[in-house]
Amino acid sequence: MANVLIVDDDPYVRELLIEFLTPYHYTLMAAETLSECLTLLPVGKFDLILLDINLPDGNGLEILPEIRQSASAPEVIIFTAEGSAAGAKTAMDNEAWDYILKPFSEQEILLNIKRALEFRASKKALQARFESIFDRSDIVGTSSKITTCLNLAAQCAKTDTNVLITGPTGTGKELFANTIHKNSNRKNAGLIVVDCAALPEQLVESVLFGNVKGAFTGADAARDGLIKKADGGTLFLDEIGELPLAIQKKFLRVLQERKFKQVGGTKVIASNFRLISATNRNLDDMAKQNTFRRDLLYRIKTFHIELPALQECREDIKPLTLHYIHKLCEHHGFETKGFKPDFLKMLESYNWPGNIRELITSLEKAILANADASILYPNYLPQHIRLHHIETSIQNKSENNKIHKKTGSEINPLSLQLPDKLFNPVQSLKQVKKYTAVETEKLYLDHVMRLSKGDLEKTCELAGISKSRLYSLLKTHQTLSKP
Ligand SMILES: Nc1ncnc2c1ncn2[C@@H]1O[C@H](COP(=O)(O)OP(=O)(O)OP(=O)(O)O)[C@@H](O)[C@H]1O
Repeated sequence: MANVLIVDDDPYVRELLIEFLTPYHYTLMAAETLSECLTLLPVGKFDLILLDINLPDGNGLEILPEIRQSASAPEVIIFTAEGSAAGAKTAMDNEAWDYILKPFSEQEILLNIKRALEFRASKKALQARFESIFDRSDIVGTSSKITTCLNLAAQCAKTDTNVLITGPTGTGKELFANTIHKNSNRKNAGLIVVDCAALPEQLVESVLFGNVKGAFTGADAARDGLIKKADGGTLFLDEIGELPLAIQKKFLRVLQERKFKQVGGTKVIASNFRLISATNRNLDDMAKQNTFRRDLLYRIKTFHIELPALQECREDIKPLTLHYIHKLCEHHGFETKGFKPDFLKMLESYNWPGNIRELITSLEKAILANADASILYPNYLPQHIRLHHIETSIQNKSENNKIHKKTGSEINPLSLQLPDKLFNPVQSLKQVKKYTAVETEKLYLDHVMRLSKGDLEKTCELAGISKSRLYSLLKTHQTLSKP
């Protein structure tokens, strides 16, 4: 059953679409504004969004990139009363399924919805096939950011183009390079890893290009360089930003021709390698400062994968923790250890400047802190992580106190202010009761959605209601606020 979100500020259009589409067994939700749509987007697992353009808080076309990059990346059908060629182009550029002018006939919209959903189903089937072929190896994580990077890596693997992988330290650049190589048709030849930061400046050239005997003092034998060793396979230049400018110029020529000469040599040597480069430096800035050649940057960046910092995909901390506890326990010869919920909470609230590498070393320290323990407690974690947790708790508490002082409200978030219209002139008890019930339900729902940060399953759990009941309440009130 497909999940469909209708985004229109006109209640008549929303109701009409809901009424018309109900017999087709879609799970329908509605939003009035862009911000409501964006609040529902990460939690609704939508297959399709019917999106109006002119909404009270902005233009629907502006959120198309965000919709496309969301975890469920739903199809979008735009419908608008005021069509324009520019709007239609923006919609198509952002891969919207169709651009329909109001008023539309029921048959027209139904046909479009059916086609968009059929297209989505076949796209999903293809994706599943691709995932079964692509070996993601040890790459853990299901966040939308990691999924986007994995999809890009899979596309790169099928081609022979140059790939640049960027991202802060410890985010998996080398792991991704390995995975691309393992999934490419060069996998049977080698992956030659060159750490450009570790190459002594006077030897960079001969290490990369090789040298003939006697080319320089100490060159007592001819040597093949790493570029030659990568023939038929993949050359991985890690920390490419550290390559000296003079070598960058020479390397650019190799990239263009896949041919070069050894240091001191005259013979032209060929090497058919695929290049993957990585860096945690900003090469565009370096190019502006003339410390990295712009022409080389263009060449190496045919495909660009930008890995996220761990704090940008916190939902991956749990699967990474489970994966590495198991792996590390096995490595140290322990039974896999469990952990207390506040152990994970502490990991999830830390900012991880060293990213996944720092998470792994922290887990290892926690595992070794008490070798006999079968359960990991927060106090096994390194001190700086515990301190960070205490500091943020104190900060949050004082901020909450400030808010309460400012609004003068007590802890109860459901204090309902009854409006004058109920008493002036005084309304019947039945009407006051009805008003109170509806508004309390609305406040309660809003509060629980905030508490659960928009997670619908958690909201159902806290409120003790089923998902379908929650959907119907959300539909009734349509008062979602950002979590
Ligand atoms: N998504 C991931 N899933 C599982 N393990 C990961 C993931 N990303 C990184 N790691 C692990 O984290 C560690 C650091 O990864 P890696 O060396 O690839 O990072 P890097 O970005 O190349 O770091 P640096 O810039 O410091 O060289 C490795 O042990 C790697 O296996």
